[in-house]
Parts: sequence; structure tokens; C-alpha cells
Amino acid sequence: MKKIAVIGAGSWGTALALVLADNNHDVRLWARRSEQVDEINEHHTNKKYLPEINLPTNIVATNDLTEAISNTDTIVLVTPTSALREILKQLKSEIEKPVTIVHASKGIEPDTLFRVSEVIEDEIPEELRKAVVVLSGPSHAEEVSLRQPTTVTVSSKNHNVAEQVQDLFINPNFRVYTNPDIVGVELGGSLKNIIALGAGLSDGLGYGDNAKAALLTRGLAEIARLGTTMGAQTLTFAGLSGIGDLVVTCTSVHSRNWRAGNLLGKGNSLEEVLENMGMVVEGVRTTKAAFQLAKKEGVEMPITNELYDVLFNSKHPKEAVDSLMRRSKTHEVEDLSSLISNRYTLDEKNPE
Ligand SMILES: NC(=O)C1=CN([C@@H]2O[C@H](COP(=O)(O)OP(=O)(O)OC[C@H]3O[C@@H](n4cnc5c(N)ncnc54)[C@H](OP(=O)(O)O)[C@@H]3O)[C@@H](O)[C@H]2O)C=CC1
Ligand SMILES: O=C(CO)COP(=O)(O)O
Repeated sequence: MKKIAVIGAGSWGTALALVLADNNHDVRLWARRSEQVDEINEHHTNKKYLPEINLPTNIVATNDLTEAISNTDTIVLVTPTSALREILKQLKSEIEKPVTIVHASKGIEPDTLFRVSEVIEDEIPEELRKAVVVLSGPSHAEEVSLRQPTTVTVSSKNHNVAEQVQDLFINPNFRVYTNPDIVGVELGGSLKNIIALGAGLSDGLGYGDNAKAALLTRGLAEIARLGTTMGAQTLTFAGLSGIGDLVVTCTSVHSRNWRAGNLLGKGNSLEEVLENMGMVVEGVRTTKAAFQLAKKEGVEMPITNELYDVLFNSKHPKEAVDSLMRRSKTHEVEDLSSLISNRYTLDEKNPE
């Protein structure tokens, strides 16, 4: 049994705290609001984020970061990516010896274009870090907190530490794999939120399963195109943090990204949607970052570009779908296009 700090008491922070508590760890859950801390400690509930769940007594909440991380060598960060830098700046002055920093947030920082692990490395000096580990995969907090079967993957530049984190979280309801490709794992988990917004939007417009299947498949193609350009392994996108998370987010009513897209497709403005959601919709910020990344890397990302125009340039969602459908014709699989042109060359040499 270890003492583990979980920073962020929203849906996912609370669900991960539950997994750790089920594994008999002593969890300090940091929340920023004192009324939420009191609710968790006195009533053992977190009604705003997981209304159906009772929390065990080995989860103790605090709004004091010093108290949260005292006597622990493992900090699990689960805040929205927009809050991350600010929290890391506060943490930096509180960490006294090297710690393992696990994060479970999904996003890319606009302008710096850093993945979450890079933001952590940017803020926390090397001598205070044992390793940075990402935990990602198809895992809605609502289902994890009901102990429904869930699989995720953990990844780090330090594989031994990734295996230690696998041991902290794994249990018969929550199966944890490892994957050495941290770039692919972080990008898959972040970029799928863009496609989930698109899938919700398509459903909101009244389009059917064909359109959604097209978005998922062509979405995965552009995620993999950007990811491999940035050094990720193609196979990671066929795994839990790739297709796995893409499917769960694009097809579930639990997904805030899908729900936000759905409301946009039904004609609500982005401001109205975000105001009413009451929870983080990471895909909006990530669309901006991915749009910038695609430009920087010279990678074609048509779905991301259209979504960027819907979110930030008031393009009508239906026009965005029309633009995607009217793009100039192309091959489905880039790697095969050279095979096709070779075949034509051979055919021309040996006409039958
Ligand atoms: N929910 C899920 O199923 C999953 C979520 N994730 C990822 O986990 C991350 C967190 O998401 P999730 O828990 O769902 O988000 P929620 O919207 O459920 O909760 C957000 C939490 O962050 C806190 N918060 C918001 N802004 C700040 C801030 N500026 N400083 C400090 N705390 C802040 C909120 O506090 P307050 O209540 O006081 O506003 C709340 O505790 C995201 O990156 C998400 O993509 C990954 C996998 C699954
Ligand atoms: O990442 C998630 C599930 O794996 C949660 O997705 P949403 O943020 O869209 O709810």
C-alpha cells in the first residue's frame, strides 16, 4: 500500500482515485474548492461529477497542495490541460525529492504545441522527476467508477517506471497495458477528441452511420499521418490509445466532446455549448493546437481544418461536411499510392 496524490477531483481524477483506493492505496485527492473537499470527506460523494458513486474512506480530499503531495513519491495529474501549467508552477515549489509524475489528461497546448508530458518536463526540473508517465485509453469515468471492465495503456521514456505505474493501477476491472511509444499514446488520446467533436456534429446534423464511420476511419488516417510525422509508431494508432479511444469517444453519450459536437450540429453556438456543458471539452483547445501543428509539420488534416473553421471561423457545420465530401479525389492509403503508380508503369511496359 502506497500513499498517492491525485491532483484534480473532476470525473476522471475521482474515478482514478477510486481505482487506486480499490487497490488499497492511501489516496490524497486534491480539489480546488473547499466545499467539494468537505463533501468528499464528510459525505464520501462527489455529486457534481460522479453522482451515483460512494467513495471509500481511503480517499481523503484536501485543497492544500503541500498536504496532498507530502510523503508520496507518485503524483497523478488529472486536470484539464488548460489548468496544467498553473498547477505545475505551484507544485514545483512543493516537491522535495524526485517523484514519478503520472498524467491522464488528453490535449496539446496551443502555441507551444507541447504534449502534456512535454509541458510537465518544461515546468518541473529534471532533478525533481523520477519519470513522467501517461495513462490513456478508452475509459469513460462514469463506467470506470461503476467498476465496469476497462482497458488502458501506460507509457513513459522510462519503461521500468511505466511497469511500476501499471502495477499501481491494474486490477480485475481495470486492465493496464504498457506501450513504449509515448508520442503515439499521447497524440492518439488527444487528437481523437477532435474527431469526436466531428462525430457529434455529424449526428447533430442528422447524418447516419455511414457518415460517422467515414469520420472515424478518415479521422484515424489523419491522426496517424500527423503522429508518424512527429515520430509515433503507426501500430500505436491501432491500439487502445488510438482506435480504442477513438471508438469509445465517438460513439458514447458519456463523451463531452461528442455531446458538444452534437449540440453544435443542432445549431447551438460554441459559447452556449461550453457554458452548458459544465465539464471540460478538451477537443476545442486541441483543434486549435492540431491546426497549428499540421501547418508547422506540413501534414494534410482535412477534418481538423474543417472543424477549426466551424469552431473559430463560424463556418456552418453542413458546409464543412460538404467541403470534405467535395475534396479532390485521392487514394485511400498513402503508402499504397506508390504501389499503384508502379503497377501502372509495369502494365504500360507489359500491355496484355
Ligand atoms: N472524464 C473522463 O472520462 C476522462 C477524462 N480524461 C481527461 O482527464 C482530464 C480531466 O478531465 P475530467 O476530470 O473529465 O474533467 P471534469 O470537467 O470532469 O473536471 C475538471 C476538474 O478540474 C478542475 N479544474 C478546472 N479548472 C481548473 C483550474 N484552472 N485549476 C484547478 N482545477 C481546475 C475542476 O474543478 P471545479 O469543480 O472546481 O471546477 C474539476 O475538478 C481531461 O484532460 C480529460 O480529457 C481522460 C480520460 C477519461
Ligand atoms: O477520453 C475519454 C474517454 O476515453 C473521455 O472523453 P470526453 O472528454 O469526450 O468525455
